[in-house]
Amino acid sequence: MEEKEEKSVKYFRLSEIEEQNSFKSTWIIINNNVYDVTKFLEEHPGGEEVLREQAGGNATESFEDVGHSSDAREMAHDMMIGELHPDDRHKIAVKEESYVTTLNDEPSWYSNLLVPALVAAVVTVLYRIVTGDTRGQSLNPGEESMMNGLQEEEEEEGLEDDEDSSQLERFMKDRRRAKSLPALLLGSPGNNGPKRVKFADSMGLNLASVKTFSSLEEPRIPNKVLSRHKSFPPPQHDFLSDLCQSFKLGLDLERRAQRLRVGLERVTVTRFDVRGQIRVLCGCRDREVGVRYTFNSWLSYVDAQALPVAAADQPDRFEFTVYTPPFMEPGSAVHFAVYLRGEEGEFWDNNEGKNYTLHYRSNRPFVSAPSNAITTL
Ligand code: HEM
Repeated sequence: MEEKEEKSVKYFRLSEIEEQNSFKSTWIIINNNVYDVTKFLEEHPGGEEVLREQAGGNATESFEDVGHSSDAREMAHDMMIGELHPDDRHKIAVKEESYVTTLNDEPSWYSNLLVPALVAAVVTVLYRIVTGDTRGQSLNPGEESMMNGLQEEEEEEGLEDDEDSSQLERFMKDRRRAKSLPALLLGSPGNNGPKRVKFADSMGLNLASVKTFSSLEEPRIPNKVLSRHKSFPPPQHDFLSDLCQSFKLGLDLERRAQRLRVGLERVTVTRFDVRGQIRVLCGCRDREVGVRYTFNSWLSYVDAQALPVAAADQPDRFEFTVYTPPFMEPGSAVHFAVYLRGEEGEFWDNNEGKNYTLHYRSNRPFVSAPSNAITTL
């Protein structure tokens, strides 16, 4: 063993130290100091093996990583046998002095706070440069993370379109546009930004597209629809206009009115209703004149009050309107009779007990002759 001594300090060459790596002799280097831990192997609280692994070499980093106590460092001081020769110190770990502390060194505010803060700032700047993120500092952390999430999604979509350069260009444009829109801030309560409107069909699914029609765009009716429309049967009133003639009410009215005090004077049928006029012979003031009609053969019926005719010279004449259903089965009928209710009682004109009846034949209603249009009330 070559041993040099300068100023009462023993210096060992690195090659010498490296040879002391057996059970018989175990040396280690910590912070350029040389320790003989041969007798300490079995006593070491951290185990013999960890020291054996460092035998004959530089154990500085391992020793500091454990965070040995002051007691451990004092124990180590007792095992120190010399120092690594200055000419060999460059051969071991280069930066060991920058992070190895001595027994008297304590971590300062500089190493605990300033260094980590500077490192974090540098990493943040580098990240924003790499991602092209030029946002200011105004967004709060929550908004920032959401924006990053959007960018990541967009970047993934863009990667799928790598083969198509035009799509890539469009993607880049959309990406820029998406970054400029504060879209993700819209959902926050109290935000006054523009609202997004979504259209949905009757099942609640999003519509693929929505077309807005202007007043200039009249919908086109297909020709086949128009031709079918023209082939519809003629309006009802063309046929029903024969009703008044078939009743021949003019001759019988005076006799019926004298006898019954009320009589159906005239009936007009249109496409949507049946209108009639009633003649009454009653001088009383409190009187009610009307028509009772049914569409279901008297399973149910309706009383509709008739109103006085507006003409001043016809005080005993009243008008009524019965609105007919738009669709009725062929063979069905409208039955009706007119009435007068006054101080002297209730009076009916029901076509001699047979009622007045309007028959529907095929698709067109027709009015039966007075003789066969009867049902009793
Ligand atoms: C002269 C050198 C050394 C001395 C005097 C020494 C002394 C000690 C002492 C006293 C402890 C108990 C805990 C404490 O007080 O910190 C300990 C624990 C330990 N030492 Fe060392 N040690 C030395 C070198 C090393 C080396 C080079 C390593 C690593 C390769 C190491 C690894 C450990 C481990 C892993 C523990 C256990 C820590 C724990 O359980 O928390 N020691 N050592």
